[in-house]
Amino acid sequence: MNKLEKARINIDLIDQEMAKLFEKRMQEVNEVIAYKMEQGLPIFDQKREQQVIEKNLKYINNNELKPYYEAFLNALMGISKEYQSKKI
Ligand SMILES: C=C(O[C@@H]1C=C(C(=O)O)C=C[C@H]1O)C(=O)O
Repeated sequence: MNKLEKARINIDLIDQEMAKLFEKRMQEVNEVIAYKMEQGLPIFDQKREQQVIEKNLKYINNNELKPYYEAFLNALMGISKEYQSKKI
């Protein structure tokens, strides 16, 4: 097996774990939107989004990757808000 094949096998395994985590996160987003609907709260919470970014960037050791991880989190939260907006 060459380097490319090995790396792709590892990427597939990582993507598999991330798919499970994505589903788990969205299940919690479901709880959030149910609460927000009950309480009449808006979907977008800028302060919370800032906290999510600050908190999670601390887990990234490689500085080069930080802006990419921030973009990833922003995309993830964008998807979460799109999903929530379909429930209202
Ligand atoms: C899930 C929420 O709704 C929105 C999406 C967020 C997320 O996906 O982490 C964070 C803040 C909100 O803009 C929330 O308020 O916690």
